[in-house]
Amino acid sequence: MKLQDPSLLKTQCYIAGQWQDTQNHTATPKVFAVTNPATGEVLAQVTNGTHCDAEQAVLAADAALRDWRGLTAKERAGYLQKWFALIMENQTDLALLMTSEQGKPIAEAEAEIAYAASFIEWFAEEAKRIYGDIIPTNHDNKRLLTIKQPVGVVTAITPWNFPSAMLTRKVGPALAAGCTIVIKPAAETPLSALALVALAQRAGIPAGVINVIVGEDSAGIGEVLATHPKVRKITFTGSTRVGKILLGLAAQSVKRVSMELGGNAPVLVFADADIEQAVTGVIASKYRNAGQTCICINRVLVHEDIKEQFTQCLLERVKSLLVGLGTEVSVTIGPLITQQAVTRVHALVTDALANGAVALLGGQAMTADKLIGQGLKQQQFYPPTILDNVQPDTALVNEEIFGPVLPLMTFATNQEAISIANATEYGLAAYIYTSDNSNAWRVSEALEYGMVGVNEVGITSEVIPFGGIKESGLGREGSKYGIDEYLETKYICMGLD
Ligand SMILES: NC(=O)c1ccc[n+]([C@@H]2O[C@H](COP(=O)([O-])OP(=O)(O)OC[C@H]3O[C@@H](n4cnc5c(N)ncnc54)[C@H](O)[C@@H]3O)[C@@H](O)[C@H]2O)c1
Ligand SMILES: N[C@@H](CC=O)C(=O)O
Repeated sequence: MKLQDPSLLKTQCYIAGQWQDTQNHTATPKVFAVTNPATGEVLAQVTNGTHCDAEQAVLAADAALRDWRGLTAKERAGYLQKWFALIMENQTDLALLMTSEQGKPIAEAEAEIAYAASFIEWFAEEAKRIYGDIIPTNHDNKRLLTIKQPVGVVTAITPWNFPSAMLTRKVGPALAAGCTIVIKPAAETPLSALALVALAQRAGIPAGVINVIVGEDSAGIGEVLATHPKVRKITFTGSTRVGKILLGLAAQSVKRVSMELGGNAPVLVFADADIEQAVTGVIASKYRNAGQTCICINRVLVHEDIKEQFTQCLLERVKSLLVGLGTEVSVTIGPLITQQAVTRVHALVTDALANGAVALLGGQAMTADKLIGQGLKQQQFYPPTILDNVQPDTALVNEEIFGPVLPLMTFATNQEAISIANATEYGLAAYIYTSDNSNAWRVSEALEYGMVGVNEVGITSEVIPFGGIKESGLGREGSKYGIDEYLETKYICMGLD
């Protein structure tokens, strides 16, 4: 990994404006290795922060809170604008860091850096539009109003699949609102988070306003971040399993929470759909980030009348996807994050096959001759796979696959499609392909999901409210709504003479 600016490779926690090794002298091991999932190459040895460092970081965030919230919105916006500009200036290095530690193709990493930066720019602008209300009074001798104030110290725990965008989607609104923050990135991908924070430091964001703990003891660090009395809110992106643990911990001291959790996105391809358009969308969504995306299509429900045509078109196109090292420009599918992830995905496939599914493509371990790039760890890759005749009660369509596997199912009526789509505890994103506007409206309304894409899978950006219902989460990120998650509404009643 050759960065144009090697000083972006940070390996320590950042607390109160200082880069430091763990202060927990009894911690073992002292460092942990960050590796390239495609090759196994060790990229860096990173300090193994613990719950003690997390506590110090919370106190640093608390100490910085008074001054940061005391700035004008315009002053806070100015810092965020500088940070945004630095992220974009360093897009190439940040993308290379991401591909190296996470594996995604370099073009996807570059796109994620721009997406990540967009949250900082957007919330720099939103900082200046935090308004209260004047409420028409119901008593002549009272005047009623509300103001918005920052929640206080926020903690954020982020995942490895989008290591930069999931961080800025939290830090941007938190800082814009006047909160200070402690971030704990995933141990698989700490380098992206540390580089972003190094740029925040260069932008002049004052000491203590942003703090980062890197460490392998997620549960120990997480417990401090979810329970410390100085913390007023925890915001989490990750699995529903861990989200439930954090919700339980945060409940003990009634903290505010935002939860961006797992998904099980269906796509409903109706008989009147434009098949080419639907296939293009399904491939773009399913195989992005090797299928390791919370909103990527997990199940394809296709109308029985067009099943044959749709499947042929899909097969032709998926066969041309190239698997390998993310820095090779022709590669469209990188490695999965760990070897355990490959084993898990393959177990889901094997179980579906044992229960009546048929492999139209892939479904077996990756072979070396199909991989692009040198020095690759073959067992970290999984081939693009399409399974037909998948039964609705199999784990493959009831769990988040998080791999490049596409299960096909058919439906005969709209009601059947909607019932299958809604038969999950998840409710993050769903997609529809149809050329009938009335159908699009009615089905969008009937789907129990926080986000619906109609003839479109590219649904995310900084301007929309991202989030799920049911066990996919609580709250929204991005858009004009995203900043409310970091604000309290205070009501003031002024008595008059
Ligand atoms: N809804 C969204 O916006 C969104 C976005 C991206 C990813 N996700 C979800 O994230 C998951 C994939 O990410 P992941 O595998 O990193 O998820 P994960 O839940 O295993 O880990 C997420 C973060 O939580 C930390 N963590 C793990 N155990 C913990 C514990 N006991 N206490 C505190 N923190 C703990 C991890 O170190 C990591 O930083 C998928 O389910 C995906 O759908 C959701
Ligand atoms: N793909 C999502 C993140 C979930 O994994 C996004 O684009 O924000």
